[in-house]
Amino acid sequence: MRYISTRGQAPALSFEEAMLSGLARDGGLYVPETVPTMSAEDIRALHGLSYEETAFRVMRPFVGDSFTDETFGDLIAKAYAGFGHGARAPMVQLAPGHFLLELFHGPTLAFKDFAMQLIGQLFEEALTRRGERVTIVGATSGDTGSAAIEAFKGLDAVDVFILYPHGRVSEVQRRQMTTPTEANVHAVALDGHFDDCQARLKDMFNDFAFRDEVRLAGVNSINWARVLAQVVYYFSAAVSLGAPDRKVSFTVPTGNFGDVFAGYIAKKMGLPIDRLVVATNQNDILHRCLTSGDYVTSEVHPSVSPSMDIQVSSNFERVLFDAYGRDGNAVAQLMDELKSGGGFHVSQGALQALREHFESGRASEDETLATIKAARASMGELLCPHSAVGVKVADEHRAPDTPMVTLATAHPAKFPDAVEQASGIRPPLPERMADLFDREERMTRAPNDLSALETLIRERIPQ
Ligand SMILES: Cc1ncc(COP(=O)(O)O)c(C=O)c1O
Ligand SMILES: N[C@@H](CCOP(=O)(O)O)C(=O)O
Repeated sequence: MRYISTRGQAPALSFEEAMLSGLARDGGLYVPETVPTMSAEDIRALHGLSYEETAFRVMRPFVGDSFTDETFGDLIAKAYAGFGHGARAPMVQLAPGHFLLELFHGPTLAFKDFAMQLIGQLFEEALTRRGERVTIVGATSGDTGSAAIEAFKGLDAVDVFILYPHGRVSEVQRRQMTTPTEANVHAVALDGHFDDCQARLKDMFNDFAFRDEVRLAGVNSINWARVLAQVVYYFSAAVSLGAPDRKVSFTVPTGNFGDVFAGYIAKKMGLPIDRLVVATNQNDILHRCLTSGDYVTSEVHPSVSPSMDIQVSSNFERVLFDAYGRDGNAVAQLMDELKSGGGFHVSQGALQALREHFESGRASEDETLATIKAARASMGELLCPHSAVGVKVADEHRAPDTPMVTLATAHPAKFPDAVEQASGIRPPLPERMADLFDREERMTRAPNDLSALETLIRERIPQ
């Protein structure tokens, strides 16, 4: 199994090499050369399996010879052992034909734990075997950062630096990143928004001298391993609703396009997904692009669903690669236009290819809050604002005979202010985090400046 870059100019890598590299050296993102498929019989055989067994069968073909079966199975078991629900990703029924896939039972209460807990295990195993050490730098709008810190804190072979936008994450998210005491954890509050954090991270990857000097690694969803781990819950959900003998649709609250891209991979593998609905908040560049073909960035407007306050949606590049017939030059040209001019136009053929798989919708701030209120009143379900964006858009895209699954991407207690504003209820943190507000915070303020960030990282890592 080999991985190739979406810009066509970087060498193909194994799963382990692609995982440890993060971004390709031509600036592109790694994708599998070919996507392995599962037959209807393979999918039927998932019925009744545990989440861990399903994860093994779905992911195994992508891993190649990077890990033995036994090691890979053990690492999956360790990754999910700390989840607060036996099913790992349970589903509840919101309304006839509409289900909520709860992805917030991991240690940091967001869907990011599904991938991050696993790649923490995979990194540790691979780095120990290779006798190597890496510097992980991550960009976060709140959830990736806390999940990465939880997964990598205290590991010998890793330093982890998380860039988050100062003043633009919820207090719970910030405290999850700033209160761990392990010396290898560095929370960095950047003066800017999430797109600035992500842009500086990509700049570091493209500064080869720095990249090689600190042995830079990335755990954002630019890392293929992140996407792969998220493919699994599409299978577990669809199988429990009758796949492969029944089609299922999914609505995915979307920012960086990683989670919904995982659904697209599940579909390419053979899972009978009817529709994949991209749900955005008021920062709706993806909805506008799928509607008009114009991908044009504008100012980021802070919202009640801050983790999706994103304009430069990194994984969109992966789906454009397919939509343009896997033409790396065409993708590189679009990305150059994005960098120099703030946008690009998707060709008619590529747009048609995208629309074969994706529908889209947006939720305004008022609609998001109204959905939280209505879900609580009618179903007793307390939604986080991101999940509420999904539920609102899903309701507009449901078809009578196909079950719709909306991904509930975070626990409402991560966003207590918005949830209380909408529903009058302030959701408490789970017991194990009850003292989060008493713990001491530790973070570094930094300007939105590449060389200042590189200096900060150099000074902090062991020489
Ligand atoms: C709670 C929550 N929901 C949804 C999203 C969107 O996921 P993605 O970036 O994979 O589209 C994010 C982060 O981006 C998130 O933290
Ligand atoms: N919402 C994310 C943004 C980064 O997304 P990623 O999936 O690419 O890591 C966050 O919470 O940080």
